[in-house]
Amino acid sequence: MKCGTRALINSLALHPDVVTAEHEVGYFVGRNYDRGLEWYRSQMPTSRQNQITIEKTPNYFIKSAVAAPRIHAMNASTKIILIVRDPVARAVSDWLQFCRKFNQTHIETCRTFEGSGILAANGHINPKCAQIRRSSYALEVDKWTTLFPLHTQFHVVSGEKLVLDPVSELKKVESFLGLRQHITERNIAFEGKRRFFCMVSDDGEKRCLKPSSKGVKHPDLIPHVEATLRAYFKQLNQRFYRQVGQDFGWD
Ligand SMILES: Nc1ncnc2c1ncn2[C@@H]1O[C@H](COP(=O)(O)OS(=O)(=O)O)[C@@H](OP(=O)(O)O)[C@H]1O
Repeated sequence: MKCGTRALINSLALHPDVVTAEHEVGYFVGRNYDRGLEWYRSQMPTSRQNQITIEKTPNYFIKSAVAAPRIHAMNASTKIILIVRDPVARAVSDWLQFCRKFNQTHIETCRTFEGSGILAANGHINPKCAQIRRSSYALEVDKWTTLFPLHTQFHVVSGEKLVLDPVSELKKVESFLGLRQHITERNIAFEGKRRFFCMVSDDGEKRCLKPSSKGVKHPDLIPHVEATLRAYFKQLNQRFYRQVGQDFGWD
């Protein structure tokens, strides 16, 4: 969640051999699971035989203990893509979304994480807080890779690289999915001052993500809050790099 999932799935949808579900289906972790596989199938777009169907539900990752075995039981050859980002930036993004949702737009409240539950009264990080748990990638990833082997069925995308060099990151995903290479620079447009790319379909239609919710400017964190967060995630990050065999350089 908040690592670029929408940009990633919308970019992959530019590939002619990919179809994507419009919304976050949430089937494997929600009440709809009881409605069975036919319900899940009914949420998917129509696809041709040579097309891959992709859905994104960020919640699956944080609910791995339930989601991973259920997905595996549905189809053990499913391919899983995880997109990650500096956990501190991710937590801030997550908290800003929460602030927006509940109209707590007062920037100082967001900046200090006041009311977020991220910092306990003693100034320490609260590991149970949703924004922290969702950034603790190391605690979840093994639940996936034991069922979906790394490299062949589990691929990790760098959210930072997707923003800076989308085509290279997308080409890696194409290879992982066994797709012919199709997405090129012509499918990506960097817009004016915005740091984020827009997607351009093969017939030239441009689509950018809504700047009010994707790619919003983050407030500068209060230095001691940022230092506390960085210190907290350091070990988890190192462990995650070892688990997936990739150093994301967040520390
Ligand atoms: N092309 C493009 N346009 C806009 N935004 C982009 C893009 N690529 C990546 N990002 C980053 O995506 C972040 C939002 O992540 P998600 O789409 O995963 O959010 S969500 O979980 O679906 O709510 C969003 O986070 P914030 O910067 O915190 O708003 C962006 O950093």
